[in-house]
Amino acid sequence: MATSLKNLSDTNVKGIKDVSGFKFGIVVAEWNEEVTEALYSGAFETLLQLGATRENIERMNVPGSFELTLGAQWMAKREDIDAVITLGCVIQGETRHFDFICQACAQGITDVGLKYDKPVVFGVLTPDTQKQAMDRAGGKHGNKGDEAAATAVKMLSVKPV
Ligand SMILES: Nc1c(NC[C@H](O)[C@H](O)[C@H](O)CO)[nH]c(=O)[nH]c1=O
Ligand SMILES: CC(=O)[C@@H](O)COP(=O)(O)O
Repeated sequence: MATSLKNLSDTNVKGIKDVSGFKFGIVVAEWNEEVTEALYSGAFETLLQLGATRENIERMNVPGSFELTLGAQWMAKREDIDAVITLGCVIQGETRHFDFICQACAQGITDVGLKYDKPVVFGVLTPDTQKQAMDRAGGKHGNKGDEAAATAVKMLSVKPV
């Protein structure tokens, strides 16, 4: 289903566990800062709304989305971190660089979650334009950061003990 048919901030969080004791790491790419800061605000506020505590939300900045994987690994390897949320925005330029970053980022983040057996959420926008990005960072299509935070909480709720 395309995002245009589903608001990113409409998250079904029925049956989630009490997450007040869980610690979340949020890795934020600095490229397209106007977008990623909006994603971070959405993720942070959604975690609080779902019961997380401010003290249990830790942020790490990295230069770009390509570095989200290593930042996620540094967070995920920590025993005190229960889930990691990665936030970035890769906007199509004139060359195929976009393709390489998106592929590396998506596969890398996936691999970190599998390696450390904990939720590592892909909260990365991959739009063609700045407008598409802003529409998904608190605009008409909601906020990808909200979705990413809810996903982390839902995965912790279903993770086998
Ligand atoms: N063009 C975008 C980038 N490019 C930078 C890379 O992510 C990386 O930092 C660089 O290749 C050095 O390793 N990053 C984004 O997050 N978004 C872009 O649109
Ligand atoms: C995703 C990118 O790295 C891209 O914004 C870089 O732009 P270009 O492909 O025009 O060099």
